[in-house]
Amino acid sequence: MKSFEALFSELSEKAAARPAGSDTVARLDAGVHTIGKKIVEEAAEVWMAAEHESDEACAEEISQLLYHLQVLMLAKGMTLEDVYAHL
Ligand SMILES: N=c1c2ncn([C@@H]3O[C@H](COP(=O)(O)OP(=O)(O)OP(=O)(O)O)[C@@H](O)[C@H]3O)c2ncn1[C@@H]1O[C@H](COP(=O)(O)O)[C@@H](O)[C@H]1O
Repeated sequence: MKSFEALFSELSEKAAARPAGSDTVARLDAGVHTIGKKIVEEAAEVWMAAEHESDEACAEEISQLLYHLQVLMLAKGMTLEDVYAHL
């Protein structure tokens, strides 16, 4: 189990260190357009899971959406505070 902040810290380290085999690095290299398409896809999967699947399945889809949103934040050079300022 990871908090939103802990995941962002981990992904930030991945973005800096660029370890081989990192899915995050590959997604960052793919660029904002590709990341954006994935966010749309994952958001739809959250919606479908919320209407038609278990709470557990929905929670997993939400986690994946949060991950891809964090990848976009990193691709844009955003910090947690940049987003928290608007909550
Ligand atoms: N939380 C996640 C996470 N959620 C989703 N994903 C990615 O999103 C994919 C799931 O999306 P889909 O269900 O759409 O599966 P898919 O369509 O086959 O995936 P695509 O290749 O098409 O995007 C997974 O296969 C992962 O590639 C994640 N990848 C990584 N993390 C976390 O990020 C950390 C760093 O990961 P790496 O950068 O790969 O080391 C990990 O320790 C995890 O905690």
